[in-house]
Amino acid sequence: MANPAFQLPIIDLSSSDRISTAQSIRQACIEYGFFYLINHGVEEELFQRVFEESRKFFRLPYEEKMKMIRKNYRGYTPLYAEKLDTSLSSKGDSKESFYIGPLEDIATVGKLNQWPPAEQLPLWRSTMEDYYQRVLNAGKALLSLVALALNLDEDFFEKVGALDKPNGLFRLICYPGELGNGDQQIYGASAHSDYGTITLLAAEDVSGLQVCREKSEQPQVWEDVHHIRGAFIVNIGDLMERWTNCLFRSTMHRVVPTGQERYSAAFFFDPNPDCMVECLKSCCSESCPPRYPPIRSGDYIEERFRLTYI
Ligand SMILES: O=C(O)CCC(=O)C(=O)O
Ligand SMILES: [Fe+2]
Repeated sequence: MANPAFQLPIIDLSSSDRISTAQSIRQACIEYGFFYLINHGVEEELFQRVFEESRKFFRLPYEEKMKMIRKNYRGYTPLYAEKLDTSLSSKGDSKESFYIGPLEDIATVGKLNQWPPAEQLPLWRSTMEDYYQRVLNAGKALLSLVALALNLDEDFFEKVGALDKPNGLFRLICYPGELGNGDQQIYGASAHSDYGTITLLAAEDVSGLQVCREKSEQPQVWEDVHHIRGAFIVNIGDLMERWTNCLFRSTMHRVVPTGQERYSAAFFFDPNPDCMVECLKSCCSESCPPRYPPIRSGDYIEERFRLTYI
């Protein structure tokens, strides 16, 4: 049973008291691995434009969308093509998505982005590029506070190379309303934790997102994450969990079908692929040794993606 009183902490990115904000982030990441982020610099009006353009794309005929089929993690992913919970035997998750990677044209990866033709959706690319850049800025500001929350220098993530050509992967998602197949095991997004550092999620006010704070507890307790207008829902990913030796939780979450169509936009703020992620000194000791060996960020994320696609 979902607990109606469940409420995630709220973090104000614009607060001038950085030390106390960092403290609140630390507590939120230890207890929940999830929090709301407000006053983050991305206007609500831009959220709305992103969802408007996203809706136009997903409503295009199937053949048109398939012309932009995902290549090298950029472009369109059709219904049931991804399964986030790799232990499920059912077909894939009931969602369509569209991935946009780094924008800089100096990076070879940037060149792989696909865009709907301007004649078809004239405002699409500029809207998504604008959003991408702004979320990247919010994510960088947030990461400096996360560093403070871990008693590190604010520019720690820059110094370890995580933000060299930062690897933001932006995914527009459309969950269909009616499934019409009565299959109990079909989720919009099946249970998973995110792969990277932090995720900044924007969603329309349609329920469905749930978190499970104690993944090993049985039966699992799933709690509904409510919508707060204009706020990002931020969560810690697995690479951050590895960095912090599980001090910060990469919490399991999912999207359950509610019969209502749902649009969301998830921005996975991941380290540069060459960044080595290894247990922070402040998060291990003789009695609490590192639980994971160091790993190259790109290798870790690549492998997780490989397992996700059917
Ligand atoms: O759409 C949502 O609310 C969550 C999406 C999600 O968890 C993901 O894509 O990793
Ligand atoms: Fe997720």
